[in-house]
Amino acid sequence: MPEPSVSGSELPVGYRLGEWRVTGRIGAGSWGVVHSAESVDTGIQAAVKLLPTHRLPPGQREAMERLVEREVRLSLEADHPHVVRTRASLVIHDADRPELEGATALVMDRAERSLQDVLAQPGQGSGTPVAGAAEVLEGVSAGLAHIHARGWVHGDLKPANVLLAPDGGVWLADFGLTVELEGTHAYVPALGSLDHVPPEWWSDREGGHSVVRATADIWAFGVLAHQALTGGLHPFPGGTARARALAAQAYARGSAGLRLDNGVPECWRALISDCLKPDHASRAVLEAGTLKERVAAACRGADAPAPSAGAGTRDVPGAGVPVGPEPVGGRRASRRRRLAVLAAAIGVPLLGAGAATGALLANDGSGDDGKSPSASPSAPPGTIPADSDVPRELRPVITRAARMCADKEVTPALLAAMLKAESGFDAKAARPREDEYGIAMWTPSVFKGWAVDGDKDGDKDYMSPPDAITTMSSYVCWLDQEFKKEGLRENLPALMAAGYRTSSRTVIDTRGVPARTRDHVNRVERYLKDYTR
Ligand SMILES: Nc1ncnc2c1ncn2[C@@H]1O[C@H](COP(=O)(O)OP(=O)(O)OP(=O)(O)O)[C@@H](O)[C@H]1O
Repeated sequence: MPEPSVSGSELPVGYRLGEWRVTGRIGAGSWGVVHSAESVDTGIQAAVKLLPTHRLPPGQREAMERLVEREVRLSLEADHPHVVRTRASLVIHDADRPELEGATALVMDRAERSLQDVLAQPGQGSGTPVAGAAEVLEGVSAGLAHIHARGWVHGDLKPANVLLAPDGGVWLADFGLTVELEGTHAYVPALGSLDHVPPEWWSDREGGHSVVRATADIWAFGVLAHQALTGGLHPFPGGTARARALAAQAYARGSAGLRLDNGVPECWRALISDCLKPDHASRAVLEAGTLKERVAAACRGADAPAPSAGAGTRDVPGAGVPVGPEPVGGRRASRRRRLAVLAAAIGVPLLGAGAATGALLANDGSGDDGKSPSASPSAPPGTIPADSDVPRELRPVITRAARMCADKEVTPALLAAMLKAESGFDAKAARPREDEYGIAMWTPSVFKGWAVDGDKDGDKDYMSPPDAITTMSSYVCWLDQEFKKEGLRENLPALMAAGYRTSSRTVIDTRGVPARTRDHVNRVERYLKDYTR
């Protein structure tokens, strides 16, 4: 798949920006294109990142300009040996090139490559640390400690944003999503790569915005360290970023344990486990300053393979059902998603195939504000049809809840069909004899074990449709995974509907829909058919 072209964001070779002369193109990110350049005065090698605010229509420009302004300001202020140095920020005014008028160019020190480039080399991913992994991680943790001490959160820490200089320097880069904390957290339009967001990100999102805390960077460091020390293996299993994100969520819920790859050297294991503590609160005890000290003290030079290195994983004490690491897919996929994330956040039109999927993840995938009808020929599979009987005010809630599950079988249409069969969408439904209440017919004691605060009011209430529906999605998502683990792959929606009425065990033991739920499941299947016309 070709790299997305960002027309109007390219600078031709030879183009002059003050003393800087463009010498080539390095690559494209979410914001535009990064070029190589050199100073005509000193010969210093630089990288020029063009931030294309000028190409946007006025309605979108303001939001983009705010993000650009923040990236420029934080880049210029972040003066540290392990944060890429920004030498200048220039706004282009060039009568000969009206297409560039008003664009911002960031002139940075030029790196040789990124950690992602190293991980993408042939032969990586076999569980062996990349050369110099300990030094790279030391640099990253020092850069992180610096920006946290200034009250910022990077928000997009990943191998692509760790730059490696020709002289062995390690620089944190890409401040596009960096935020300044207000109190203990901040809101940004969306967080970075799915492979590096902490599990709580999925439940912390509000209205398309993400809650970002410093502990998100600590989690991302844990993932990144595991990757660097194993040549790219992600600490959670799954062939796609969605699947790995789901595995991390299962771990955070306690239904799966943490298994680091055997290749991770001994002195790193406890530290990575601490970075990957399942929730914000337990991760918060590890501050970036302490992380930096622990990295420097315990692990210097320890990037040789662990004595037990090889295929496989080891449980981390205190963990539940183990899950193991997986090689991570190509960087193209993550860049594609990030493009979509930012574009969705500020309404920039997307380029090329695959963008729709990314946008879906970025904005909770609701694609439905309750006003505009949802299904269209281009709507994702499982979208609730515009002319269905699903109450309009519930559609965004149902859609958001379904999109929190990374498994494709859990769709808005399925949740809607299940809700219709359970309660007929009646928020006050009650069957006291069965001890079942609310729109999703939760049994209060069962609800307690799974409860999600869907409406973010600080309370988890089975009578609140957003709480009940979001919790239903989370539970159904887990059922889906359990059934797949047991080799049940036929007609998963029916099995989920049956499991929701009985239990995962009953369905697994029956290896299908139990007879006593047959009528109910038939109803769900009928409604689902209606909603997936
Ligand atoms: N200072 C630099 N020196 C050398 N290469 C750089 C520099 N900054 C960025 N790059 C490279 O330029 C390319 C684009 O970088 P950019 O930060 O814009 O996007 P990205 O991080 O790859 O993707 P995204 O922004 O979507 O996360 C990448 O290949 C990156 O490694």
